[in-house]
Amino acid sequence: MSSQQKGGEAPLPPARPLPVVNLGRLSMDTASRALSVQDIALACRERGCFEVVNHGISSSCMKGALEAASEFFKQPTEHKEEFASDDIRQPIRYDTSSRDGISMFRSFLKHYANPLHDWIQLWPTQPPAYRERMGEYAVELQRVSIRLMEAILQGLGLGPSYLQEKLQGGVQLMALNSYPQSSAETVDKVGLASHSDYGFLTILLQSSPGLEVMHHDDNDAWTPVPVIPGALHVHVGDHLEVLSNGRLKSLVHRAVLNPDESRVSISSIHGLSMDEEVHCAEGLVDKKHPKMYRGSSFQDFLNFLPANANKYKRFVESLRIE
Ligand SMILES: O=C(O)CCC(=O)C(=O)O
Ligand SMILES: [Fe+2]
Repeated sequence: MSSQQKGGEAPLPPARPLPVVNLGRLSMDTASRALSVQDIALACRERGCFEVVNHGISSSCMKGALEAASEFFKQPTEHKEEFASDDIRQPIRYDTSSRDGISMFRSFLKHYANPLHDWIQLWPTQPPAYRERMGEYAVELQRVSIRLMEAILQGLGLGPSYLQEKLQGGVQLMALNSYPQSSAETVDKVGLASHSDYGFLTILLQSSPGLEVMHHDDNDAWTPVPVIPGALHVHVGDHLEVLSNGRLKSLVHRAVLNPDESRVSISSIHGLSMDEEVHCAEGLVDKKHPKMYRGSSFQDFLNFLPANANKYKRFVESLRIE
């Protein structure tokens, strides 16, 4: 009997470290790829997220993107307000308020990124290296997202080329987020409230800790996501829950203020194109697994936001077939 148990109190379960996936193994021999696909499938199913290393994006590219984001936010307000809008349909948009119901202490710049040549001319020209650095990072992320999706679809038994072309031409929405360091008044405050992301996958890079995730089986407990040098954080979005007919669940997450420093994060949401509806994959619907969700597109998500964001924690909840 352990000393903890002698006192009569049940020992707390040890905190489970977040899964770390070595993406390099996906391009090795068939057996290594199969093991890697299995690791990714398990992480998505049981935790809704994982950290990915050996993804092929250089640390200078990642650092360059974080610096460009951070320099953008450090500019005088009038420069940032050039992009200010509360119209969620604007292709580039800066905002600071909690009009969206979840940004408590966050400023953000959101813009599209795939294909890059369609969007880059709308991006900021200040700081001067913004377009080059963020563009290089965006292209690399899109490539990583395709490799991850291939593995996830294979793990779901759908075959790696399922949806391939649609994914290549899909939406990539980047959100650059800036949060102040917490002060005596804002200690333990949430910068971005609990939500899930709409797309298939989100790939996230943070300058310092602040991201917290709620695993499906953790009964409302928050797990902080550590900053692993060189790693990217990946989580399941609402449309992957739909596509997988509920085999995977989108991950609820939030950002808390960091007590030691101000913080920047870059999230990149990957999905199908604006008007393309995502449905439960036919191969995953049968008598035992009836179709659980209605089809929906990114446009539907944009329509959902203003009216329903406070009613449902996750967009996907509004799609459930009762
Ligand atoms: O800042 C973070 O770590 C979270 C950002 C996020 O969840 C988002 O941009 O959707
Ligand atoms: Fe998010």
